[in-house]
Amino acid sequence: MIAFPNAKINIGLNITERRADGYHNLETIFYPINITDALEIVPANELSFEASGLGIPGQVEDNLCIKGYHLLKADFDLPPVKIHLHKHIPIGAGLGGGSSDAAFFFKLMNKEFSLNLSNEQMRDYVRVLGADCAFFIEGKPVYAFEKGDQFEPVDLDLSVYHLVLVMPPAHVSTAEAYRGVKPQPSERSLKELVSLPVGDWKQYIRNDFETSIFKNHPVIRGVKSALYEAGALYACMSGSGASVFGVFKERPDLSALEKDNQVFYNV
Ligand SMILES: C[C@@](CO)(OP(=O)(O)O)[C@H](O)COP(=O)(O)OP(=O)(O)OC[C@H]1O[C@@H](n2ccc(N)nc2=O)[C@H](O)[C@@H]1O
Ligand SMILES: Nc1ncnc2c1ncn2[C@@H]1O[C@H](COP(=O)(O)OP(=O)(O)O)[C@@H](O)[C@H]1O
Repeated sequence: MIAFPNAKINIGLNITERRADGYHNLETIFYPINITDALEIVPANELSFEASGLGIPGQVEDNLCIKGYHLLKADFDLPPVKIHLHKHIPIGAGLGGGSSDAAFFFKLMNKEFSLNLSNEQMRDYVRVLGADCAFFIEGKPVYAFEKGDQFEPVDLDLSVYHLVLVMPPAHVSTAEAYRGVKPQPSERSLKELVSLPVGDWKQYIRNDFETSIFKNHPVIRGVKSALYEAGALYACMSGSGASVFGVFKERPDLSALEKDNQVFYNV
């Protein structure tokens, strides 16, 4: 059985306070985009994992699909599976690729072995693997709050726009990103701001990670400026970076950016 785990972007991200457990409370809008991996599971005699496409850092045991298998195996009498992941979503990009693989792994296992898990149950499982994993179970646009793992639906449809995603040659770790931010309560909730016309977002919607990340990685700031110069209505770094997206009325000419960056059109 095969599935195509998709990426997300964050439209705005406010880090509002540091929590007693060392994590941070935040608010953001998760919006699904059409850049995908391919993930296949096949019942087998022993558990195995193989990957193709982009190289995934870390050991196989650390892959969120394998971690997901062990999590589920603790509660269900599961046979072994052969897992194949074709990696296409840029890594360390703020696109949640690994988190999406974990969520889609649960959805595949649920179907393949008729486990009858509800979406809520699958969300509870994958929350353990990463704060943004639970979003990918349904993958509909949401306002996310607390650790970024609690959601409310938002009515947001950007399909009339041309969304561009640019991955610069930079890598930002999530932990590095959080270390650089001084949490501050937001004046106006993103839930309210995102319902403004897209043309007004530039004035009101920010990503709190940008200040410190842009200081350490000026190439990312350069990409954001280039997207505005090319006519973006709104441009923002996604999550903890390094990718940056732009919302355009029409497909822009970004050939100058294509030389040094990976550019995805109409995501
Ligand atoms: C920044 C965001 C925003 O969407 O996404 P990405 O840019 O990674 O996609 C998320 O908060 C990332 O979520 P996720 O990647 O699942 O984070 P986790 O693996 O749970 O945590 C990695 C590390 O980030 C920090 N962390 C994460 C979430 C949070 N609310 N507060 C934190 O302080 C902690 O130091 C933690 O050890
Ligand atoms: N299936 C997976 N795909 C990608 N990365 C994974 C996966 N499982 C675990 N990881 C680990 O998670 C880290 C961050 O992955 P990713 O989710 O792509 O980035 P981001 O959090 O920036 O969106 C990687 O460096 C890798 O070590």
